[in-house]
Amino acid sequence: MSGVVTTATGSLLRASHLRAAYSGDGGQVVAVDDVSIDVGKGEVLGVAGESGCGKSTLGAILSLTVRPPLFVLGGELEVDGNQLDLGPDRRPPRAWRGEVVSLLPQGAMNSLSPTVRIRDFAYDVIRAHQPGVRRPDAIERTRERLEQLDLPARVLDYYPHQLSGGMKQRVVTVVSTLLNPRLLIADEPTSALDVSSQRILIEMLREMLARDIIGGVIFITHDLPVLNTIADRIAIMYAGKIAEVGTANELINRPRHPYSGALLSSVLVPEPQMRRTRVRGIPGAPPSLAHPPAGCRFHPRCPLVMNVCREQEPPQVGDDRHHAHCWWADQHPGQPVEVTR
Ligand SMILES: Nc1ncnc2c1ncn2[C@@H]1O[C@H](COP(=O)(O)OP(=O)(O)OP(=O)(O)O)[C@@H](O)[C@H]1O
Repeated sequence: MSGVVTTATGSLLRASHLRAAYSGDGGQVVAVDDVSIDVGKGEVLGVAGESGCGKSTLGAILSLTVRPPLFVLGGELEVDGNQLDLGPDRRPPRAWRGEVVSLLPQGAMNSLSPTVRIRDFAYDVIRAHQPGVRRPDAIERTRERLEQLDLPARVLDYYPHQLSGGMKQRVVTVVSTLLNPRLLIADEPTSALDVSSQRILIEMLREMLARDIIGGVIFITHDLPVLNTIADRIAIMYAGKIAEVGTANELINRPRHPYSGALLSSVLVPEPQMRRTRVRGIPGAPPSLAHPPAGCRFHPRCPLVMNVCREQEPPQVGDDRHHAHCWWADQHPGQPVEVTR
């Protein structure tokens, strides 16, 4: 792969200082601003946050699918030991897409062409990466993969409308990972599914990790209860930045950032019955990313706001395993914020 330096590393993904902006008549909107995240081998990192906080933009950067009007301003990626500098003038190596990183975009199952059978869809996907592949070989590979994951091979003969929503999403996921990408970025893969189909898809992703079909997953969603069932670690985004990252258990039970606390208060009800009930909203609305507030971007909505929050960017508090970008956390070492459940 041209332009790629290989190093030994224990982690699957290290993404550092990612920045990307949409450019338009009104100027630049920086939708992902100095975001750094890690994913371990075999791990599922959940990315959550309110609509418009930059989750899909982060997914586009990580999957190397950025297209105008979105532009990457800077950052570095290291996936499975392969390093890549990102930036406005850098073209990512073609071989990365599909093989190193693969995106399961939002609404993927509904973008299947109604007149193309699943076997031809799979052939097209493989052929896009391996132009010399023979059609029967591509179809056979897909058949083997479906059977490996206990899905019926007869779906190869079906048109999309002949599949249920849950089966369509599973098939699209299988086809998106036929090249065994090291990192799968799944953008809201369960949001259109009923609870039972969500569970089956999550089990299938776990099976794909166990068989090393994929090396790790970034699971983007606005739905924290879903993350509680699949994520090993969770990153909470707010207004283009990471507010907090921690193990799923710590983040849900001992959040350190007031925004994580507010998000958990707004969508979760206590164990043992996690329900998708919205019990309390977060007052106010996220800021316009064209004109984000000074200091901490959450300060206008924060119940624990202090003067320093209005003026200075918050420091990163904590360690690699669990940290928050927050002045309150800085001044209250080790203390979780309150969650009203
Ligand atoms: N095509 C676009 N042109 C200009 N700005 C955009 C465009 N798409 C997104 N944005 C801006 O980027 C921000 C982040 O959008 P993004 O889609 O990444 O958020 P998200 O967290 O994935 O939201 P959702 O949960 O609704 O999908 C938005 O707040 C919006 O201001």
